[in-house]
Amino acid sequence: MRPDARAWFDQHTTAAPSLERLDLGRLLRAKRRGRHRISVVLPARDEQATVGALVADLRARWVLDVPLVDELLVMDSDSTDRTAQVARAAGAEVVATADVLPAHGSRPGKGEALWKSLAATSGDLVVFLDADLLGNVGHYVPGLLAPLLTDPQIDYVKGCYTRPLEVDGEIRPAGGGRVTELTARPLLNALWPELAGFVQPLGGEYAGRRSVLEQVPFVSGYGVEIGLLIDLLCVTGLAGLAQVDLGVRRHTSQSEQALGRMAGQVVSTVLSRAGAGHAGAAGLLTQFAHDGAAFVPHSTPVAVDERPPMRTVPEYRALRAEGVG
Ligand SMILES: O=c1ccn([C@@H]2O[C@H](COP(=O)(O)OP(=O)(O)O)[C@@H](O)[C@H]2O)c(=O)[nH]1
Ligand SMILES: O=C(O)[C@@H](COP(=O)(O)O)O[C@H]1O[C@H](CO)[C@@H](O)[C@H](O)[C@H]1O
Repeated sequence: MRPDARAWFDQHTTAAPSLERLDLGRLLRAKRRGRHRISVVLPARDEQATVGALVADLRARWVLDVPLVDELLVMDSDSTDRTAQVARAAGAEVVATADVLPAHGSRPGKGEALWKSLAATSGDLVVFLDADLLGNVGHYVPGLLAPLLTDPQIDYVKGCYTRPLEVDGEIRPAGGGRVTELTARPLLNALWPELAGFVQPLGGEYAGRRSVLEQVPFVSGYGVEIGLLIDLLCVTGLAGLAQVDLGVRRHTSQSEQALGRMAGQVVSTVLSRAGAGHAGAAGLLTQFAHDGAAFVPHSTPVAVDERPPMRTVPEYRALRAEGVG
């Protein structure tokens, strides 16, 4: 690792305390002292199986029992199942991505849901969690918030964790984060070696100050995490970035074919940030299935589609001026 990346890793990586060891008083005092309002956002597409328990646990712990979180929002990202109903019944505010900033239309993708969540929330600190998390994740929210509440120099915090992988019903202790290990990490080490200290650059659990999140574009699909990391590096420098060890992260995984398409979006995003987008590139990823007799090609768009920094959106500025968004 390059010396600057190693120094960052050593100085900007902390471990989230367990719930038993958490100094809640310190966090709540820091929240009051900083007059912070805290929003938690869960982007969710077809997560009816997991979103209810996750929302119920987050709400019980961090809204009702301990007033750390002021706003708990599920962004319903074109779900075709009962995600919205399940999340609402569990106590979350639920907003359909398509209903936010309607004049700007609606695009598919996780990044679109995250971008629109900035206009649907009002916290000066925003925490993002995937809606397919499994297991005990109660410590994630205070763990991600602690650096933002206690260190004014830190503007953006990524969670890091080990990532078990379920294969044919068997849970292996490692192996998750396949796009991270096979695509994002090699690309970042090659093109942005100063970011090599991030253990989980694609992880879906992170938190940031609205003041920086509204300054950067949001890639509309799965390129959103790597796009935010690269773009926020330019805004805050390594000194403004941190990572928190959250222990273990389990989630519902996708197929290799689906992750191949995700990797295609990550590669397109990295190339766009490296100024290497080839004019001739069709922006398509062609994969192959075999029908028993022959290979069958199937192409999917992976070109970068992104939204501009939210602070450039007039409706957003009006919402913020009214103290609404
Ligand atoms: O178009 C999309 C795709 C994904 N997601 C959400 O983004 C998170 C991460 O997506 P996914 O689980 O598909 O990625 P993985 O974690 O498997 O890499 C989950 O909460 C999804 O419901 C979303 O809101 N809109
Ligand atoms: O980290 C990864 O390699 C991918 C896939 O993880 P798995 O191989 O399914 O455990 O998961 C992440 O990547 C997505 C794209 O950035 C994020 O949106 C997801 O939140 C994150 O889980």
